[in-house]
Amino acid sequence: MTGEAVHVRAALPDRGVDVDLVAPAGRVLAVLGPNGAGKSSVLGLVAGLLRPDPGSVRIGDRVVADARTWVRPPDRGVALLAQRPLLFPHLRVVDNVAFGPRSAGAGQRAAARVAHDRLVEADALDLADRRPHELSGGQAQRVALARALAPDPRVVLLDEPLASLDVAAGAAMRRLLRRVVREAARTALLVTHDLVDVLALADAVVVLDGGRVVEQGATLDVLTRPRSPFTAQLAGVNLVPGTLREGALRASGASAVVLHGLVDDACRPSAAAVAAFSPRAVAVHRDPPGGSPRNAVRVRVVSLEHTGELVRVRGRTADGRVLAADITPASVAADALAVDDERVFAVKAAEVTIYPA
Ligand SMILES: Nc1ncnc2c1ncn2[C@@H]1O[C@H](COP(=O)(O)OP(=O)(O)OP(=O)(O)O)[C@@H](O)[C@H]1O
Repeated sequence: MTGEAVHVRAALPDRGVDVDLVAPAGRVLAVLGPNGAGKSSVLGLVAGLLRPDPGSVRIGDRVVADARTWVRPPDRGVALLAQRPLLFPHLRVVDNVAFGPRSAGAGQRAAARVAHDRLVEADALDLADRRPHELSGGQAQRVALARALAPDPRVVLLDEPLASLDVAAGAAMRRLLRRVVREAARTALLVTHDLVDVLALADAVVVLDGGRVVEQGATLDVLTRPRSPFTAQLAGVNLVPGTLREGALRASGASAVVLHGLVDDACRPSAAAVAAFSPRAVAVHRDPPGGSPRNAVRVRVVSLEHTGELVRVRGRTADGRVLAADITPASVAADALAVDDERVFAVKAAEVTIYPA
């Protein structure tokens, strides 16, 4: 079945959740955000585990929940793939997969045919006669995927489906999801904390924080121009919110931080804006550097962490903002850099992008 758009415009007052979001038809929407942001609650609203109060949930043209309507979970055409594969332990793999179509009224032969096709799709046909306890974590998750897809759902909910898998099984599962969800144009909502999942699987992202939508858009747009601290951290960039004045960003808060950079045409004077720059663009100095147009921000070093070939230096500004610089181990050693040292983070204006908040 081709996917259908999902609209969730709903509040859950006892959870502090109030969201308005759309999963586009036939696309994968990554649902991101810190712990407690409301990601599982959104899946629960779509699955029919939670009732909007008030609000509505629509799948395609059909309202499945609002003040007057309540479509029961099994009648919504929504499948859930959870972090841990939920399989019936006493049934063989093939019967686990055939269970959904059978419950929906399919005859034995028709259900067996669907189970066969879905197992082929999920690279799991060789596991058909096993019982769940005879499967590895990755195999069980492939079977759970086949089972989730067996009733030909209109919407697939993926709740951290790779979180409990090891690296190799996770990579195989990610490839499989890419093929059977993304390339097959099924509508899916994917909760994940992993940037690789977002990049590999998601066409669009919605970022939640404190039960509210703080960002929503195409994956590339949101990750290259993050507006919330959470997304900036996920995308690995420094983000400084503030106001555009005289062609530069004045940071919000008590600090006197002013950042010069490449200002997007869409920015309006005196309007809220953000400045973003990569930790790799930041140099660490004892004193403000002169010369080329550089931004200089005084910080106190709060941590040093080895990340791949570089050392990530985190520095806190006077008003408590934490910025990151990635520098070579040699520079750390040459400077005898240590936690609690006072330094200047310098970044060339050409490395800073300023765009509307
Ligand atoms: N069963 C529940 N009853 C009441 N409140 C809940 C329940 N589950 C979660 N909450 C609250 O609802 C809010 C949203 O939680 P939710 O589980 O949707 O967040 P999440 O983004 O999925 O978090 P995580 O990444 O930790 O799974 C939080 O304030 C949480 O404490």
